[in-house]
Amino acid sequence: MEVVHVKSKPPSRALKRKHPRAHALPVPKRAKRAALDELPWHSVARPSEAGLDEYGDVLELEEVDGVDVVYETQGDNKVARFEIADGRQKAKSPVVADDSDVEDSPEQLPEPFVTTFDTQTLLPEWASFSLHPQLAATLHQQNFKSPTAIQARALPVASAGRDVIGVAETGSGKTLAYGLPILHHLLTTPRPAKAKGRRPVRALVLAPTRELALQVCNHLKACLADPIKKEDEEEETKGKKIPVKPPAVSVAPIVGGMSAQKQRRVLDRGVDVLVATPGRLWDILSQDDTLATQIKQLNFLVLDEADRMIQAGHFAELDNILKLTVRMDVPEEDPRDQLGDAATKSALPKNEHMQTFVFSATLSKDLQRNLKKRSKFKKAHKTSTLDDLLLRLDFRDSDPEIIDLSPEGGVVSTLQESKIECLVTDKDAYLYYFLLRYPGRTLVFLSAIDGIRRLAPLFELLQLKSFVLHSELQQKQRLKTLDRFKAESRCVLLATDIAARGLDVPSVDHVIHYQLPRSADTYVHRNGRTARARADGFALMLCAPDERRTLRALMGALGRTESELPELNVEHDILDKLRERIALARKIDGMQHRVKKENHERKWMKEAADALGVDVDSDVMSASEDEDDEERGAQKSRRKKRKVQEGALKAELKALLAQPVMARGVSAKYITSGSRPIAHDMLTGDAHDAMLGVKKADARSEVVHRKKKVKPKAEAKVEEEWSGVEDE
Ligand SMILES: Nc1ncnc2c1ncn2[C@@H]1O[C@H](COP(=O)(O)OP(=O)(O)OP(=O)(O)O)[C@@H](O)[C@H]1O
Repeated sequence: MEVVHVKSKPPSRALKRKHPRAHALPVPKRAKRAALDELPWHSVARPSEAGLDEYGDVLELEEVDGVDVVYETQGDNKVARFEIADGRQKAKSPVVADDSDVEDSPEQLPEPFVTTFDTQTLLPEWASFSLHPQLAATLHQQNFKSPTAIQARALPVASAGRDVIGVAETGSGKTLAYGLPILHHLLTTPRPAKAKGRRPVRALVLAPTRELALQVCNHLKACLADPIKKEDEEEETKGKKIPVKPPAVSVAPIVGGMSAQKQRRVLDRGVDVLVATPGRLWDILSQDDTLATQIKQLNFLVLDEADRMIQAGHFAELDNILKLTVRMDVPEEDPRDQLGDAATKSALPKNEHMQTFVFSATLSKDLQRNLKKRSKFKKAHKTSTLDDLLLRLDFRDSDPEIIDLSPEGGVVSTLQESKIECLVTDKDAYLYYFLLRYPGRTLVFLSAIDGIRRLAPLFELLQLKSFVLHSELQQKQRLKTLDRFKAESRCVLLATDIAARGLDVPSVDHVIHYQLPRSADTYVHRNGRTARARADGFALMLCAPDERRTLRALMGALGRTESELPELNVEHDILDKLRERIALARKIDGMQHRVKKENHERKWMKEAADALGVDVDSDVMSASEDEDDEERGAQKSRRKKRKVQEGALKAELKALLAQPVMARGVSAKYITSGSRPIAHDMLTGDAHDAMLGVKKADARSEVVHRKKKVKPKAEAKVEEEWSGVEDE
């Protein structure tokens, strides 16, 4: 793991709190330097996974009010230098152009990295779209030989200035379907004049989750990068190494969980394309009237995964942001009133030229039709459903183009779906079986964080490489987890539905629904993490008897029947052997959990007692100094016994894990005989590493289409209660 060294302060509440006079007092220069030197500086190492922004700044570095951060490269390290801000002068990154207050003349664009490119010869299938050479060159560099279907349909319409509602399967390249026309326009049109010394934001992309926003941001940045130079390459200027020049169009994320001050500083430098989650954007907008004014003058507004945005609990923020983009009068509840600046309410020229793009893999046909009916706008003003929200969009186009390429039944053609019907208590065993049988990069969706917390230690004991992703993790941890998952070709990610939308992890081999999703849309989006960009993928549902009704409803909502879902073939004798391992792992986990809980309770009790200055009863406070020797001795020996037991169980599990599981009829001694001779497979390399007697296989080829049973009429009534896999 590459490590970036930065100078930083230890976290301190006192330092982070804004001093009311931080900017007001003139501080002599020498005193400033002395004050800085006296701060308790120390070096910290941070993983580079979360990335540096386009100026080479560390994205999430916590900042202190009144202290500016200036970045320098020293050898292989990036070092952050801190300077006390004097209130008059803004901190400037060494590579950022001067932000002088030129108000009236349109700004010249910085030169793009690529100004000529032979698209006709090198990318003939993109030639008809006449993209800016910078974009064509980076498409070529990324080996995107031809546009995907949604790109081919959306590009000409969007480039002609029309509004677009795009619906296409997961992983079909929707980001570039709206991204390329926006970037092309920005690369070919002069920037409008600066307002209040700041470059105007020209495009706003709203996304429901932080990870998706960051991903979209990176995807767009990749199209603006220098296709020849490596990302981290630096140039030598006046003996000082500085990062390469910034791209012609700047793209920046505004998302929660990262330093808001840093994001405000990026906005101050000027951003062309903002990719934001509604919550953080609205936080910033509420204090930044210049930005609010800019949002009203946007060239492009994009809602990516619009249908998810209201589910994410940001309805109010999204609604307020959208209100800033409408031309129509919104007499009641004008969000600008909350911004409290008369300037923002002043009569700006109505923005007639904004293009609106709405993209998702799941927008119902009804909704698409309704989106066109602008007359409903006012009626829908007070309710809060997705339909109403989208109907509040002020399409400048009287007839937005609807491009619906969503597949029949919500299934991507390269995806193989399947199910296993099993008891709830057996799900762990089936999951473990699948992970061993079909190694690869697997994403397991669970409906609650508790389930993830239960499975993760179990998998650790079973020596499965696994990571977890859920909303209670810090943002840095979430990004780190995703990077690790991307880096490992054989691993498991246990995740809640925060990972269901938009995440583009290349080559996810399998998606497993440990619990069934709550809606058909979530099913489609979860599945969409595999089978992306025309690659093959596999999805498996673990369906318990009490989930059958949900399954039926789910399939019904997709216009399909449950019987269309094939079952995954399972070697039951191997499964039985794996149950043994699971039982052992659960036992060890239970013991470890009990010890941890006891220790935690004891510690808590001691701390609480110390804080109150009281003594705790010896039978409550085991192992305390107050206990008599006899009791303490008994406690000690009980703990020792438990440790020995745990050690023995661990050794037993370790021995089991060291052996491959053997299918029935396999003899490890006589590998050329028995009902399953394995010698041939071993010689050809087809033998499974962890399961003796079965061949390596792709899960896609192991599904079984069962014929629908025709039940006699009299039995049909009792069909409702299904009693598990044993009865099948
Ligand atoms: N023309 C292309 N040729 C090949 N790959 C492409 C092309 N366009 C985009 N991709 C790649 O396809 C993958 C999926 O793209 P993207 O994330 O935009 O899909 P999406 O339709 O937005 O998916 P979702 O609905 O899940 O959000 C990305 O890795 C992207 O780099």
